[in-house]
Amino acid sequence: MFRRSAALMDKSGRRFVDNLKVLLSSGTGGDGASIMAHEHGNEFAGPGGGNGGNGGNIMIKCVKDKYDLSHIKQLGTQLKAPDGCCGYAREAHGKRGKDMWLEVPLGTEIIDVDTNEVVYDMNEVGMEVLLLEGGQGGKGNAAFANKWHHSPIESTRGLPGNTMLAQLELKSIADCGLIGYPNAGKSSLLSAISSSKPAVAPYAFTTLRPYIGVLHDLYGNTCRIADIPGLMEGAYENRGLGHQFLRHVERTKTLAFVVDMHSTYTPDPKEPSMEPWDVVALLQCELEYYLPNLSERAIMVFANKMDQEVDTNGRPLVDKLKELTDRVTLPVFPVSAALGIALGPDHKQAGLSAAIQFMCHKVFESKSSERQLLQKRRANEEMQLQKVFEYKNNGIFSFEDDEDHGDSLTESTQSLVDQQLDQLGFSGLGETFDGYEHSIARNKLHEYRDLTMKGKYWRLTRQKGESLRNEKWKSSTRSS
Ligand SMILES: Nc1nc2c(ncn2[C@@H]2O[C@H](COP(=O)(O)OP(=O)(O)OP(=O)(O)O)[C@@H](O)[C@H]2O)c(=O)[nH]1
Ligand SMILES: [Mg+2]
Repeated sequence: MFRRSAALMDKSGRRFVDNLKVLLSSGTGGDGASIMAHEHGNEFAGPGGGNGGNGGNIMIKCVKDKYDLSHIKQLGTQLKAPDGCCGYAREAHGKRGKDMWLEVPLGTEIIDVDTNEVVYDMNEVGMEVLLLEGGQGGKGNAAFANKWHHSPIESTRGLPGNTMLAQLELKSIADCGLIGYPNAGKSSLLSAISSSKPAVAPYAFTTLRPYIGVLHDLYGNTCRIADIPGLMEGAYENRGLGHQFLRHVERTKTLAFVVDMHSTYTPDPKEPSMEPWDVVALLQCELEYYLPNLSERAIMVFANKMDQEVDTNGRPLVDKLKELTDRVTLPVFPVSAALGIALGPDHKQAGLSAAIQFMCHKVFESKSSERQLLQKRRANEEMQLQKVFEYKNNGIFSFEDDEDHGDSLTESTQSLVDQQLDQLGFSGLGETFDGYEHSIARNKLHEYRDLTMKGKYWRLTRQKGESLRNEKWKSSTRSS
């Protein structure tokens, strides 16, 4: 009982949580008030009920100083942002509900359980998203007053907020993941090459959560290395710490195997320990079973504990290393993590410098090709957007030369919508006002504007005070 509960605790005594299901709801809008104004000497002061405040939003922020989701788990399984306050007399509007901010670590995916769709992937520190918008506040009776309806008593109630059953899944993001059997020396290796200090102990499953160490080179490049808890045979079937940590491997760009050249961990101490080449083959199988093509990300093998002369069977480690190099297709680097820790930054003797150089080189290579791809994709998207924009606006925004540009701006006093209508052959305002209001071309233009510009450019074509159809219920109720 003790072992089980202790197994997933870290040093601070908190349980590491990387997967969480939580019911999130944004706040309800406050009701609008229906109150008549009371003023001294003015019997007909009119309506005075203020609007209700909007409900609080559910916001998600990606932060640097959180490494798991336990702080969200502590809040409970159902989280709700505060509601907006109702409106008051003298047209005082209700206070809006405070937003609920959930801080998540880098690499958290937010999944809508109903649709099983990844809604957001928090893959950048500082990223902030509005997950659920709070309900709109109701309108007070003062909002219904117009020149025909002086003393309205109607008011509306606040709208309910949105609800989502969300699954938060943390998948650590690192450039290189250290994969190996328990006790192979992964944590020792990470502490030797970075300033991260995971616990090191001579027993299996010391590490219970992924640790990330960062390497910096002189040119300002960084390489994030993840120490992942030990895997063992059957991890893909959820043996050992199994799936829970294979998930963290999923997102690493490259993988490095760490094998113990001295002796390999076996669940039963009476069993003979495995040879390092068998360990590499087995780890590759485990990765492949978990996710096809995952093992292709492996770039190298760290042959650890090479400071020892012979293994537990008395075989010289130099012979073993030679056999390992022959049997494994990946490049093998003999290292001693323990020596690396003891010697401090001088990694030559521990064999770590060559290995780190190789690892960083591979990581930077994969990073730069990825960056190039991303740049290409962005440029392509931008070009397409520009094309669509120009096409939809029949060249209104695509000025050929600068002189024309200046002239057209100073000459034209018409709105951009009217300029467009002129081009289409309509006279715009004046005698044909009704025709203009209901013309197919104008409706089409509004449709295009709403569909294509997605809020990015609509301000350019909208006239002052103009509202889209159904945008403000207030204006639509007035006209009806
Ligand atoms: N002699 C020798 N011992 C080492 C070396 N590297 C690690 N060790 C020892 O191996 C043991 C296990 O080291 P860890 O770094 O905790 O191993 P790990 O792979 O992180 O283990 P888990 O977290 O349980 O998966 C410790 O007692 C270390 O002192 C090495 O290069 N030489
Ligand atoms: Mg460890």
